[in-house]
Amino acid sequence: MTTATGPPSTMAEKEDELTPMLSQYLELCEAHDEALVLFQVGDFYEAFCEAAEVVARICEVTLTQREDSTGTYPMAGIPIDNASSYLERLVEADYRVAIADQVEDAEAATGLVDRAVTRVITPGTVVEEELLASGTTNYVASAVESQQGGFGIAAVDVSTGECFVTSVADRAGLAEELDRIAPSELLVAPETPTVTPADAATGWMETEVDRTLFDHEAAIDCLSAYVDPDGRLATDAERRACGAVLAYAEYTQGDDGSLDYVSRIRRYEQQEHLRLDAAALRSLELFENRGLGAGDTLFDVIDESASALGRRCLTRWLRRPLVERRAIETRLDAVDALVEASVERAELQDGLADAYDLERLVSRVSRGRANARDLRALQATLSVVPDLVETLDGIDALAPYRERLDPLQEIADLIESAIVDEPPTELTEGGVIKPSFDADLDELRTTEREGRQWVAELEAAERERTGIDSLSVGHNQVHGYYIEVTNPNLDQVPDDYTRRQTLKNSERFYTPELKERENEIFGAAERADSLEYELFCEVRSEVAAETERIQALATAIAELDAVCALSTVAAAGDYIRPQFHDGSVETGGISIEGGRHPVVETTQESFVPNDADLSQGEVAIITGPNMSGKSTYMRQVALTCLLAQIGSFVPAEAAELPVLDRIFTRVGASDDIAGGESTFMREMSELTEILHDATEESLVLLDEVGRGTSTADGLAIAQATTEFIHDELGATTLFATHYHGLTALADEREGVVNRHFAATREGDEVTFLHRVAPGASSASYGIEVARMAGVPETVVDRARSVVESANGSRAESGSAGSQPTATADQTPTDRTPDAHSEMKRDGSGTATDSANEQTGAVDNDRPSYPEEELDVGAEEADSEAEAADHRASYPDEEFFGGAADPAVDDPLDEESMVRVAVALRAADVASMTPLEALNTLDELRSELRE
Ligand SMILES: Nc1ncnc2c1ncn2[C@@H]1O[C@H](COP(=O)(O)OP(=O)(O)OP(=O)(O)O)[C@@H](O)[C@H]1O
Repeated sequence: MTTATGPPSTMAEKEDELTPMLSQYLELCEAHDEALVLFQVGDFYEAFCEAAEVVARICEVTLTQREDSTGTYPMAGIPIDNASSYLERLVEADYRVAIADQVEDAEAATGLVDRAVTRVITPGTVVEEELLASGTTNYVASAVESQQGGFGIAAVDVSTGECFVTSVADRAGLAEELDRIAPSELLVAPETPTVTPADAATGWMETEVDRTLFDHEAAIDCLSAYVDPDGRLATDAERRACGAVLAYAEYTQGDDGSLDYVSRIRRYEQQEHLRLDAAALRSLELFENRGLGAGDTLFDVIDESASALGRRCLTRWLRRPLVERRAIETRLDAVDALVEASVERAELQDGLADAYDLERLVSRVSRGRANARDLRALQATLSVVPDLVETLDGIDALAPYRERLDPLQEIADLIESAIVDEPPTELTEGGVIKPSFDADLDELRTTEREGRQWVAELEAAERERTGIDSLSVGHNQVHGYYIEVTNPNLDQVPDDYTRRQTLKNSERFYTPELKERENEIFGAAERADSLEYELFCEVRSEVAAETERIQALATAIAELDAVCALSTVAAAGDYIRPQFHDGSVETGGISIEGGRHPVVETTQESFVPNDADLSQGEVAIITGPNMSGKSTYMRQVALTCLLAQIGSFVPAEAAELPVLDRIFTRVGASDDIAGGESTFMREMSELTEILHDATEESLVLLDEVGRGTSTADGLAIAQATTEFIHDELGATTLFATHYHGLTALADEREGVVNRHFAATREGDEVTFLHRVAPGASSASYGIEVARMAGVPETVVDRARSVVESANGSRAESGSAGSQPTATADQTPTDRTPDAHSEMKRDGSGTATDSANEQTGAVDNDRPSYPEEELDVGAEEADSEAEAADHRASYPDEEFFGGAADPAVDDPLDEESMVRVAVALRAADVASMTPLEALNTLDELRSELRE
């Protein structure tokens, strides 16, 4: 198979015949066989053969040919000046790109120019500013299974030098942690675990690496350049994972040595933060909102940061809320103080807006990749620090931030004195270092300047000396300085003129003095340029020596910006400071007055605030019509807790909260965007995690759990889950459901309460009040919602008549809903087993089937029925013929409604009837949703009509 990576087979076959350049290309491809090699030829990066085809296709550049004595090879190139946009496309298409640069001056080279791979660009190790979104994190991660069980995980952000490790107990923990880290790239070798990202769309690219990267010895070797490998990293698996990511990061940077700016490796335990699994990250829409009406996320709402540093810090805080009460209160104190000090906050944000991304800047400085503009950006950032310090003076709660704002004065002064205000991007062509920074440089520049001055005055002097008025002095790249005399005046040329160049109408000369001056000028300029480069590198190294201090300052600025952002959100959004309980389980309920959903309230014209009052360990069963606000309410409770634990104010009138250890969410199948495996399977496996791991300090949100399977099974699972959470786990839980049968648990168990969302109906119009109230609801308004969603009127009408006939049957049977109801509507919860027998008493076997399909689909009380009554299929017609008989003996309109339909007069076609009967018998009614049941019904009816 031919691939775009590795040595191209057509070249490999004639290895010995290739031209020197192509054989160099082939060698580099062999050495970097996992990457697509881009090979510098002058101003272009070229790819050949299969790689050329890929580059042409993905970068949309022309595929050309290179011809030489050994053959013709496809070739495609991208301009170096403008490479980043093309590189971005290649990396996005999951290619690792090895950049083979010319590493010697092409003009100075004798023969073939030397080339070497200077970096490998991969999604998780990109450092090029143009390829990275501002203020984001970008990790490459790896995981290693430990011999004692469990896994060690490590990740590094090569663009900032952030590096951390942790350990998890099992595969679920591994998946959770990786989802939370959200790396762009995961390193895998045959022995390392592979994990499927919870969300393929935002998941990571897997990169297969050599297993030796994970060897114990190799890892220790690599790590010892960074830390004492026996010290901070607790387990061998952590060491191996960390060694692997760092070695990989070094390799991609083309550096031989370590990445000096990875100055610390942070180690944490999962429980040091409020744990959010992938399902919670996703369904609480913290960073991604790709559901229906996708739009804002919680991050969008709180991201009022002024700088990229602040933005990245907020991202980290939101991914890892705190669990230590004191730390939370310290942040809240800072936010609180800045909410009050609005003038100072505005001043701070003005200053912070001038801060560049110090984390990325310092990593470039340390790698020796920073240019003069980067140093100026660093200086500009340092120059705002004194102002920030001054503004913070007097705000006591901000003292810890102020103390960490190290102005790094000597670094700021150094850059200010050394680098010109607006330097060029090129470092080797002069114009970078300020005058009077270095005496030698000044002398060289003086010589150069005086020389040029002498030349500038030469023209006038020579005109006077020779009497040739048209004499001129000029310069060109090839011949240097010259004195030009037009042909008619050649006889006046003095003897000391030496001919340099003959043109059509003139001759060019030089004099010994001019030659001498020229050498002086160019010698001085050349030496000055290279001295400038040397001086620049010295300055850069001096700055690099302070990497850790700059990183510490970056963290302080980032956190200051983040608390400013949270205060701005609090002040603008009318948030309040949450209070925390003392932490004991007994007092640890959730009490929110007038709470709002931080995201939905920004998109809704008028948002109805709601209270939440849950004792610790209480389970609230939330019922209510579709679209009434159940999910929004549950999420707003979770988001309020989560915001509080990042140290933010919360959207409410008052909030007294516990410090949660974990938030679990499980959203029923069809609310979920997950692809791939069966959604019900996924629902159940996530449920398993909750049931294993939730504690008394956890908050659990269950949204229509169980609805991915048949009603009977679904309700049974929902009920058993609720009982288990309540009886065994004691986790505070909100459970939104359409299984009205579940509401009966409130009567059986203390600590299970019913809440509902009501709606009012006038004719066909349903108005949602979006207000939570005690007790259970009984109305689903499913049909009204179906109509609002555009389900065809025929289906809606038929659905309504089916419900009505079911309700009529119930009324006849004398049964009534036993649950407290919030609205007057007849509802599926009111159905009793009698409804089923009533239907049968209607006299039609087939009609019974039909009605029961409806009952089965919407009836939420079924598990409490005697077994035989649930098993409606048992009484279905036994054979196709029998089914046909049953069907034939009933008037069409009674069965399907629509008496005015002309089709009803047509005789029924026997074959269709048999097909319908067979289809009916095969239909898995119990697992259908109401809508699917209606659609099936509609299809069967069409079958008979055709
Ligand atoms: N408190 C509120 N104030 C104003 N509008 C709200 C409120 N709560 C929800 N809404 C609006 O109602 C819509 C439906 O809410 P939500 O999805 O929470 O309903 P639901 O009861 O969970 O529905 P379903 O049972 O169909 O999943 C939301 O998209 C939002 O626009």
